[in-house]
Amino acid sequence: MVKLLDGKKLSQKMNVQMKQDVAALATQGIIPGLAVILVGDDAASHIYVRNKKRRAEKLGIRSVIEELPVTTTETELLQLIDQYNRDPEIDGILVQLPLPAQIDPWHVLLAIDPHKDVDGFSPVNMGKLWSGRPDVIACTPLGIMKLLAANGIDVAGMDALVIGRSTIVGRPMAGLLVNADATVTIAHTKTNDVKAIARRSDLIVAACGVAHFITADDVKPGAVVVDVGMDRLPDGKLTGDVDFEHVKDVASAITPVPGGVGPMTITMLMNQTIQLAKGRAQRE
Ligand SMILES: NC(=O)C1=CN([C@@H]2O[C@H](COP(=O)(O)OP(=O)(O)OC[C@H]3O[C@@H](n4cnc5c(N)ncnc54)[C@H](OP(=O)(O)O)[C@@H]3O)[C@@H](O)[C@H]2O)C=CC1
Ligand SMILES: Nc1nc(=O)c2c([nH]1)NC[C@@H]1CN(c3ccc(C(=O)N[C@@H](CCC(=O)O)C(=O)O)cc3)C=[N+]21
Ligand SMILES: [Mg+2]
Repeated sequence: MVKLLDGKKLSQKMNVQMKQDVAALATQGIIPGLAVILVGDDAASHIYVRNKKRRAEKLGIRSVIEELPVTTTETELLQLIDQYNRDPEIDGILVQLPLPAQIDPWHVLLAIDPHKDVDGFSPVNMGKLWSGRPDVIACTPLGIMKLLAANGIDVAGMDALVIGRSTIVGRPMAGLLVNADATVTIAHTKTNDVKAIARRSDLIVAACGVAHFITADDVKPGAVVVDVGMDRLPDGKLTGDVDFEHVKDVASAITPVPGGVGPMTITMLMNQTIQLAKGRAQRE
């Protein structure tokens, strides 16, 4: 029987502790503050923004959401980031990726104060992760590690395949896995026969953004399959990078979409915002 890696259930469990943490901060007069900046109209970003607004309200975290037009200039965005860098009531800043073509994401990542970089994407935090000294960690990969651990899955010694090399998922995912003693392959569009690598992997993390890219034929019996994708089928239905209906008969454990990685991403974002607010409480 396949084990369902239920991110919704684990998130609900973690909400209890997070509520207590927020209440403890409130007695010190501190409300965790999160600034979210969304430029343009990426579909997956909109799902994310809607769900985290809801979750922040439930937990008592103050979230400020800036939705900027697709024509926003890099200068305008950098000015807004600078405003939140200096705002003492904002603990975490998150700029949604991808950004429109006129904005260089590297300039944006350099502009975010690493102490407020709740996504862990800034070069300082990414460098710490790859130096084996993680600080603030990218929320999606961190949520995946928590979900695996909570289900008794130890990645040490596993042959792991990460499909995708983005700043949001692929790169930090690979860093976390190697820190946890997995042997990691990172695949991308120039990879020669990713499916052959998938078939010999003990763990597959699919984050390529291609609906049902991984099918049952690509999975070794008993492998663990994590689906990061937030994709649309031709009929408009939300689905993942994995053909869940068939892969579930081959894998030993699998994440559903929705209800797997997505809720954990939000849980990690909330938790890291709370942790950053605790840092503020200590300084004050
Ligand atoms: N559930 C959640 O919490 C989250 C979900 N997502 C979803 O995860 C997916 C990936 O997101 P993100 O990393 O931002 O996407 P990007 O588009 O930034 O990156 C996709 C990566 O996949 C690689 N890739 C694309 N097609 C193939 C292929 N056929 N074979 C091998 N590699 C391929 C690309 O390679 P190359 O570099 O060569 O172009 C690239 O590195 C999306 O569906 C997104 O919506 C994202 C973040 C969080
Ligand atoms: N700087 C930055 N950081 C990100 O972490 C980031 C980003 N930019 N850009 C967009 C992607 C996408 N992403 C999602 C997170 C949660 C859900 C989520 O809540 N998913 C629910 C969906 C349920 C529903 O349909 O509402 C689920 O999987 O169950 C979706 C997508 C984070 N991303
Ligand atoms: Mg079946």
